[in-house]
Amino acid sequence: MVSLEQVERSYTTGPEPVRALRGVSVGFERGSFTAVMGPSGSGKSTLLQCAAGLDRPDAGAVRIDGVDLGALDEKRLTELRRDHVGFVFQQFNLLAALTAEQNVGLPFRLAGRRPDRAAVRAALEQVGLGERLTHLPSQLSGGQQQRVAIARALVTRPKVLFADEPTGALDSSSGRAVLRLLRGLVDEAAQTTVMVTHDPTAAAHADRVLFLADGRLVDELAAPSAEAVAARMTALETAK
Ligand SMILES: Nc1ncnc2c1ncn2[C@@H]1O[C@H](COP(=O)(O)OP(=O)(O)OP(=O)(O)O)[C@@H](O)[C@H]1O
Repeated sequence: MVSLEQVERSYTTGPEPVRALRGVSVGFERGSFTAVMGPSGSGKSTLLQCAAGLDRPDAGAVRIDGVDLGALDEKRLTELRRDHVGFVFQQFNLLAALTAEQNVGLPFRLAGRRPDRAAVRAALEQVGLGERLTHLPSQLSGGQQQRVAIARALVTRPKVLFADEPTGALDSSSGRAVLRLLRGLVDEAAQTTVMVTHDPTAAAHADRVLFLADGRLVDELAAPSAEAVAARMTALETAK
């Protein structure tokens, strides 16, 4: 569903360019759940941003469902992101003045359309918040706010859902609920999902874990257990 081919991305803010991604090639199959791990600064967020079309690589290609993002102008790329990509952030990024229902309806408004109420309600029901339609973010727990953010990411039925540390701001029990929700979306709706995380327990919910170090993919683990993930991470951290 998503593929990266020899993706390179450097940042030149300081005197020396930082090579955040150095030739990353990887595919994410339809209906798969992948976790991305690696030491701080290894390029995880950059990988997610490039794969989601939020950032453009300096070299290499990103394809979503066969469409080469590099061949799209800004307008088409924005439309593709809006219609086919879901993104969830660590800090939820909900609008404080809008109810859960209005937040989930935003992708329609951004597209200049009237929100599809049935789709909005179905998305909130899918994340277990069918009873919280008129609550403001401040009236919801952190875990519930993240679930609203997931409903907003899902309401357009995206081809792929990207999540950058979706449990990073949550306590462990609401974090587990969010992970069970993501796992359920993959199992029941074949929602292709890619998640960056620092937490081996979170990564163990995925089908596969990719390990990045210094902008390169250095390892991967299928059917990961939290213990195996933690052991690989310790090896990577000490190899630095
Ligand atoms: N917008 C930017 N401008 C300049 N440098 C950047 C930018 N974004 C990322 N970098 C640099 O690129 C490298 C990779 O960053 P990235 O955020 O992808 O790593 P990460 O693995 O997600 O890190 P963390 O786990 O700490 O969030 C880092 O050295 C970072 O400082």
